[in-house]
Amino acid sequence: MTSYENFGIVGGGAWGTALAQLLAAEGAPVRLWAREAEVVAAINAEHRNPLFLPGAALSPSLAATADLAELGDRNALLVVVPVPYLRAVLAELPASDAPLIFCSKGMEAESFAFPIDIARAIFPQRPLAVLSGPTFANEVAAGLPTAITLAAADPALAEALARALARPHFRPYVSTDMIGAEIGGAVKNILAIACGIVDGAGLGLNARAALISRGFAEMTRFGLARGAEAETLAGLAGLGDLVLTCTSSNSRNFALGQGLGRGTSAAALMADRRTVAEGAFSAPVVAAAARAQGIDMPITDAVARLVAGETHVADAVQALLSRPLRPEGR
Ligand SMILES: NC(=O)c1ccc[n+]([C@@H]2O[C@H](COP(=O)([O-])OP(=O)(O)OC[C@H]3O[C@@H](n4cnc5c(N)ncnc54)[C@H](O)[C@@H]3O)[C@@H](O)[C@H]2O)c1
Ligand SMILES: O=P(O)(O)OC[C@H](O)CO
Repeated sequence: MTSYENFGIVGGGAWGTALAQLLAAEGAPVRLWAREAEVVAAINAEHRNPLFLPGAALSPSLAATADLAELGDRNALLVVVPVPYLRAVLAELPASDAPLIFCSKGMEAESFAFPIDIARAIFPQRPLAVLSGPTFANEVAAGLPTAITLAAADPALAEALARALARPHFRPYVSTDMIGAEIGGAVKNILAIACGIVDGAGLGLNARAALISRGFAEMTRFGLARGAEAETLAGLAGLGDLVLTCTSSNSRNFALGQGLGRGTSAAALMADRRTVAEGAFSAPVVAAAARAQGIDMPITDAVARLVAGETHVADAVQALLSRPLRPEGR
């Protein structure tokens, strides 16, 4: 069975850097591609990434490069590029048959594609996997205990990759349900914005619990309609990540929602930011995909409209509360 030791990381944001540090912490050589020259320079010279993961001390065995071609000799690649930019970066990857493990959480505009769909279109033969779960980058970089879903259609690949990525404090659970893992991550980002809005607007903890619960119902409806397994959605990549990001302002999506809830416009909150809140990109995409399939996702729809500046918090809440009463199971 193949063993994967020689990882490359595509993307030098907070999560790419944290995963690189996870693998390099004991001195293993790890190579990371970053788009920003200042990130490459700071990782190589100071063993830090002040732009995206300030405060984390990185291993000297982690080397950064600005040249994607330098990842051509890696025997597995963790791809950690926000979904809106993913297709363009994948098109520049050097030729290789190394597995691609997708760690981004979102859905592409217009194509309605998840990372795995984008990759299949570009690399029909390459082995693919998804890594997703409740994982704040700063905690993983600090070596705090974390569990995550690692999904690949081929169970042998999932197990080999899980063995290669596991550390005493980092525990991957294997699955064959890639679409379930992708949908969990994409939809929880949107629901984290909703919970941030509830917090910022001072609507209380009952409202937050209702949103988590009814949001999970939306995630499940959308997921099951697209072939996800209920077990995955109720696991780390779905409910687990939903609970994490709906209850902490350490989540960029939750923090964006808090700003909206306090009355700041989405445009002002998004202006000049270097970090991503993927839910802001994904909300209109998931809302449109759900509408096209006739799937009811009122919370997702409300977040999409709030992010687009098409409605106000009070009106969105009123609209949600005045929906017809219905059985809980629907
Ligand atoms: N931060 C976390 O704790 C965490 C955890 C799990 C998953 N994720 C997911 O990982 C993905 C990456 O998030 P992050 O937190 O590492 O990012 P980040 O917010 O820390 O950094 C932004 C990233 O976007 C990249 N970027 C910006 N413009 C770009 C462009 N035009 N082309 C290519 N890349 C561009 C930057 O280079 C940088 O890597 C997202 O999908 C996110 O949802 C994040
Ligand atoms: O900061 P957020 O909201 O992008 O969340 C980060 C991770 O997805 C948490 O699992």
